[in-house]
Amino acid sequence: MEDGFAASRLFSQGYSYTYDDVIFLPHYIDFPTDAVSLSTSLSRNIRLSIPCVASPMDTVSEAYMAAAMAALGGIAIIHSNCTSAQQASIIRHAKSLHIPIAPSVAFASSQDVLPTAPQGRYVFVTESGTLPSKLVGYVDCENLKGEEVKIFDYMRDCKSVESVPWNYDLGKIEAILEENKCDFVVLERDGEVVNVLIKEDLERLKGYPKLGAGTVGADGEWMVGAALGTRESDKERLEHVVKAGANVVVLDSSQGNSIYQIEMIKYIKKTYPQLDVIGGNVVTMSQAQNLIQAGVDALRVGMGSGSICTTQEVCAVGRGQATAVYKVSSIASQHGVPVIADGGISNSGHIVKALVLGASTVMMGSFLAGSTEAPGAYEYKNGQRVKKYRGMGSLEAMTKGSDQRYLGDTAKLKIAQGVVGAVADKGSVLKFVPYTMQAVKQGFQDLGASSLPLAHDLLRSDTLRLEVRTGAAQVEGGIHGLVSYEKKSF
Ligand SMILES: NC(=O)C1=CN([C@@H]2O[C@H](COP(=O)(O)OP(=O)(O)OC[C@H]3O[C@@H](n4cnc5c(N)ncnc54)[C@H](O)[C@@H]3O)[C@@H](O)[C@H]2O)C=CC1
Ligand SMILES: O=c1[nH]c(=O)c2[nH+]cn([C@@H]3O[C@H](COP(=O)(O)O)[C@@H](O)[C@H]3O)c2[nH]1
Ligand SMILES: [K+]
Repeated sequence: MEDGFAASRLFSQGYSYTYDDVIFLPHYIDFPTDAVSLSTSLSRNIRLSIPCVASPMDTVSEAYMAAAMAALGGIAIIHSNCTSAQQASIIRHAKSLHIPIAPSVAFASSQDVLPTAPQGRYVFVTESGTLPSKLVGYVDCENLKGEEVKIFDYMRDCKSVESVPWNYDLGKIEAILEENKCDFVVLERDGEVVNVLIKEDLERLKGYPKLGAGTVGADGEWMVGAALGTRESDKERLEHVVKAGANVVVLDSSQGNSIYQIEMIKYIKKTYPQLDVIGGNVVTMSQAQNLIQAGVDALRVGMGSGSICTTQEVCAVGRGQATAVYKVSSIASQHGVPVIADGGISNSGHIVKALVLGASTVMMGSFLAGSTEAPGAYEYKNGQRVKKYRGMGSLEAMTKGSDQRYLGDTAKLKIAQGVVGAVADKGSVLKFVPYTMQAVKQGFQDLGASSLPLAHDLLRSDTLRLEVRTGAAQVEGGIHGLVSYEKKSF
């Protein structure tokens, strides 16, 4: 009985398919959802308990995202759209967030004016105006909201502030809050504040799904990745991020099959043989082959598939993401090189498709950018609470205090390959990522695959069957024909 198509046949017909174009035919269930394991490899030597990676973008991955993703069992790659010293400081900060909470307070320096709409009741004043830094004092904004006052005039000193070491656990911190009848406690490492824990935030944390095995390195701290370019100056950046404890590096490029990247891979492998290097981006088998030969420990796949990407429009190159993931994975798997499906993920179904088509992890930008842990403050747009999200190839990102990559080229004409936008508030990744993973497990169960390696076996043995959806089938597969509805996933 032949029904549907094997991936090998479906993806060799001359079409570039993306996730929404294809659909899997269900298989046979002989295990419960909870028996599905999503544990996986990011790269040759890094194991994750969930297949999720936060993209190296300056509106996605900084310290709080990195700590939360690692606590969930995934990982974040810290962007490089800043000086190498700043990138190193973000990595150290992420590793110091033992309790992975993005606090609902603002940080400022004493010379600043109080924000008219602070994020919470307190504004903490530090020497640098951000974290990590030395604490100077704090402002209780309870009766000041909406007023434009100088922080210096309303600041209380830190005599009454409870401070504890950065690696205290939740139980100890709660006991301290209780004992001292205070609203918050400040966490310090090497004389600098690394986080402020507010009572309400801790309560919120307790309401989230229980955390499983986090992604922890040999030093007992969160594993964190770092993005790099392929310029000469990136060798110095590499040294900075390695010193800061980066556990893996990503060579961040839209077209990774270049002499620059191949030389950089060889340089890194020679200089730091123990450090995993992720190459990319690639979308074809021959691009992948070159980087595998150069020695990459994982490949990042996707060109123009991202929600903010205009590369296919501007440069006429790229590939539908389902085809790209399938094709690159089919060669990478022969060499034991894990694939990261990067870009174009907007729901749990896309994650299932990416993983089952051969990827070991998915890298996400827009899916995570509206979270509490993403950098930047929430704003209101047409009554909706949103956060800014922008492409790293957008004009705004390219000109932001950055970048050797582009400012070194001031004589050249800059062409954007990305846009600046906003995404809706999604709450904490500590809540919505576990729910998303539960949905992914249900997809795996329907396919009769209780793990990623088993799903890949089904794919490569042609047991897994799939089809292309027509336009009408895609409409049918979505919500349709209703006058109105409310969509709540969990
Ligand atoms: N995944 C995707 O589809 C895309 C991603 N992006 C993102 O935008 C950012 C910038 O990407 P790209 O512009 O591709 O960065 P890139 O650094 O790879 O390339 C920028 C330019 O510099 C050149 N270059 C790199 N190393 C060089 C060296 N050592 N000597 C001389 N020239 C060199 C490249 O050939 C290219 O023309 C990244 O964060 C990337 O992830 C941008 C476009 C598409
Ligand atoms: O063409 C592009 N121009 C850009 O400015 C840009 N910035 C990021 N990226 C890539 O998009 C991925 C995130 O995509 P999503 O938002 O769909 O998750 C990221 O992980 C990147 O691979 C870009 N691509
Ligand atoms: K796109």
